Amino acid sequence: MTGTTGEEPYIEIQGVKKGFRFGAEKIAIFSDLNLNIARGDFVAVMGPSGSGKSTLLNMLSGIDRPDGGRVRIGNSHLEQMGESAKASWRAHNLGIVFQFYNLLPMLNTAQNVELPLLLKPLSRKQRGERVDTVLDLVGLNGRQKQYPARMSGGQQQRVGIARAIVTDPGLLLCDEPTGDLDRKSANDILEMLGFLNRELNKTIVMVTHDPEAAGFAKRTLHLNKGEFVEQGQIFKQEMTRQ
Ligand SMILES: Nc1ncnc2c1ncn2[C@@H]1O[C@H](COP(=O)(O)OP(=O)(O)OP(=O)(O)O)[C@@H](O)[C@H]1O
Repeated sequence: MTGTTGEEPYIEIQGVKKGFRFGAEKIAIFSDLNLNIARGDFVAVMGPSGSGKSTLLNMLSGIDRPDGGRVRIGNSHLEQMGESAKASWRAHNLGIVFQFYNLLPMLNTAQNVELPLLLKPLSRKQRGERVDTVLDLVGLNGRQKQYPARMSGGQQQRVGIARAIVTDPGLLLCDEPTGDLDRKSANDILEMLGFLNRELNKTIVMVTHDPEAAGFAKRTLHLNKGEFVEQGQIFKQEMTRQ
């Protein structure tokens, strides 16, 4: 199993099976997927198109249910939970950062970031304070009233990150968070994810096609043919072949 030793892992994927049906045909993506991730880790997941990276993120967010096996995050067994329990779990534990930011164009920066807080029993003043705190954290203090259309891609992704962390979740899932950005803006965003990991102990799972982006993570996993291989492991395999 690809994983960590010592204390119980924060995320445990065990014996996961997942396939999709195309008419009469069933395509297996994973037949026995196993992975452990420690709390506070920053993991990059790479792999060819169609290898199942988005399917993995969807199972970690509880959007996709495995056909078999276990997906445990903290004390929550996602494969056993109903939809409303998963929605509540997501609202408390998870932030998602998307490739194309997924900001609502008719809302300004502060309103976009405030959205996840509307599910919480907080006063308007408390929500405003939290929004200001996270906007400060991502370097967008003073931009509260600006609309997404008037911001650069890098700034929009900062808003996306602020929205992902405003509920103070333990886990951040990032789906190609720099896929739409130039190198400089991408590196700024990756530095920020590194900061959230190091200083706020956020566990981060980031799907990326970009080896330079993966270089910001503590650990890189390659997903291929339904299995994970650790970056160091690939290096060892190449050395053995030479
Ligand atoms: N909802 C779905 N219904 C049917 N097939 C699906 C569904 N979601 C994913 N698939 C199939 O599962 C496989 C894995 O898809 P997935 O999107 O997870 O790959 P990926 O590694 O994220 O690819 P990419 O790098 O291109 O985004 C693909 O063959 C895809 O067509």
